[in-house]
Amino acid sequence: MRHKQRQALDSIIVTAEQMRQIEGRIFAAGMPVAALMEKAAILTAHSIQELYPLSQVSRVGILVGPGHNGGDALVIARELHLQGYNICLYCPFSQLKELTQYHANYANSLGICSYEDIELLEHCELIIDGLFGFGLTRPLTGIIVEAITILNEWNIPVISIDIPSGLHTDTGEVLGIAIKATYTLCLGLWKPIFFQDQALEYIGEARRIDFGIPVKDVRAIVAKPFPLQILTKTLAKEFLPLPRPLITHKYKQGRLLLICGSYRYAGGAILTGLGARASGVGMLSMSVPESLKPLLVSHLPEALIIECPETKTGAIAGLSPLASDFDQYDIVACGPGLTQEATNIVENILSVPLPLILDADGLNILAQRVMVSGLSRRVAPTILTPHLGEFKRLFPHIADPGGDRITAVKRAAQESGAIILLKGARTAIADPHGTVWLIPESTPALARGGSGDVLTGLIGGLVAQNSGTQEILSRGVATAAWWHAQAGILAAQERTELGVDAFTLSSYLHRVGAGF
Ligand SMILES: NC(=O)C1=CN([C@@H]2O[C@H](COP(=O)(O)OP(=O)(O)OC[C@H]3O[C@@H](n4cnc5c(N)ncnc54)[C@H](OP(=O)(O)O)[C@@H]3O)[C@@H](O)[C@H]2O)[C@@H](O)CC1
Ligand SMILES: Nc1ncnc2c1ncn2[C@@H]1O[C@H](COP(=O)(O)OP(=O)(O)O)[C@@H](O)[C@H]1O
Ligand SMILES: [K+]
Repeated sequence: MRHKQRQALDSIIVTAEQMRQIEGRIFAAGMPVAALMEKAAILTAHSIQELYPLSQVSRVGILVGPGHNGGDALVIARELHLQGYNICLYCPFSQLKELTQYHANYANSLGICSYEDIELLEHCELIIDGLFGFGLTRPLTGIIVEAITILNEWNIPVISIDIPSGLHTDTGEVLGIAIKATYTLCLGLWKPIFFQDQALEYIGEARRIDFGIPVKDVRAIVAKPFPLQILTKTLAKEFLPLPRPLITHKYKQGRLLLICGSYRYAGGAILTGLGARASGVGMLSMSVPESLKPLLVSHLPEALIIECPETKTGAIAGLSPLASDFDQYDIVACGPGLTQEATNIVENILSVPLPLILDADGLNILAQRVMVSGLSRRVAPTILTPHLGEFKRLFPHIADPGGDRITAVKRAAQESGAIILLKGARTAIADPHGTVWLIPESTPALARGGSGDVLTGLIGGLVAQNSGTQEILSRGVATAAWWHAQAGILAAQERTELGVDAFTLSSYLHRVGAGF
């Protein structure tokens, strides 16, 4: 039981302020500050030794900051020195926090050399970055900027303690300059920075060091439902509709209507259909321009392809009666490949009393007609799946969604009343009640035309099988995004990052499911 509770900490993200409050509770309960630092730093030292054993690396440079991140660095310096590593410190600060100063004194007494000139670390084989952790709030200046500039030019592996120095823990913003790490060993609990796209190239590979923060202290500060959550494999598995009930039938396994495609973007419709197919949805119906029907039937023989009247240029001109019988569906997804000509389709679909996913041209039309503010009047939930460009068009007043993406997506969901999935290297999904789900890993192999279409179909098919409250829906959307990313990772492992075209991606989706 206790093990399961600890495992749950894997999916929680805390801000710098929450981390400080959690730490405060632990200290108030009697844990000495020095003892907590010792626990965290010793485990970090063990991880460093696993990554870079003494047999491979001996000269290690350690950067020591003025606060407790610097304190951790000094404990690590002491431990590695005692294990036989050849340690030298870079410590340019004259004023250190008291505990950090004690550790500096002790390191000095052990004969560990310390410099104020970064150039003297140039011959090290490994650098450990303990300049700043979550205590950094104002931009770096002066010699620290110069030192980090030099360091970032060297080709020496860097391990950052807690976070790469120079980044803001919550937003991932670069405060002046930041260290580019090879690995970042996150102390205790995940922080938002690990899920902000703008920080990823500084973080390198991220690992969490669990040094025994009591679950009750986390729960006391971060109440359920957790405002920021990681969609882990365990949570994804819980949501997938597996195993199926023995006596189910196709109409019970989700009924999805896709409205997509045009003469120009016929492929978008196929890819959306293939994403939906992979979800296992019971009944897939697709409304497409009539001239596309033979093509769609040849790719998706199991789907009910509903031909719709089309414009001269091959966009859907109106929904046929069959596609308009909305009692037959649990959810509608609309947008991929429609073109901007399908304006009336998107306007009309908004009044349908079913959960609705809007993507691609569905979003562009919504933005053009300034209809986002009307979404809160819909009787059923709405799910918007923009990439950054679409997000900016939909929510032009939300400041720099390319910066602090987590705050941006949260605000968009609260303002619009819709579930918003903001695509990116770390896709974020927010619901209007303030919960944000984050997808912990993905691959740049997915940065290719059409991979978003596959995602739209997958989301539609998955949530059609398990729709319910907005909380359940947003978890379903997040599970689909996780599944999509995992398929990309698996395909990239087997075919390289260049081998994951959207069609191939769709064929890897079932293999992720098979891994359960
Ligand atoms: N929570 C936990 O569970 C545990 C946390 N632990 C560790 O504690 C770390 C947090 O430590 P922290 O609070 O001392 O802050 P930290 O990141 O070292 O930096 C703040 C220092 O930098 C200074 N400073 C700020 N800006 C500056 C600037 N621009 N230029 C120059 N100086 C600047 C600032 O000075 P001041 O603002 O007071 O002038 C202050 O002295 C955390 O990341 C983790 O490693 C573990 O030991 C144990 C378990
Ligand atoms: N650098 C990246 N790392 C991980 N995933 C990415 C990256 N770039 C794009 N993606 C993913 O690829 C998909 C692209 O979707 P989108 O831009 O809508 O493409 P399209 O409209 O051409 O289908 C999204 O799921 C997004 O999260
Ligand atoms: K650091």
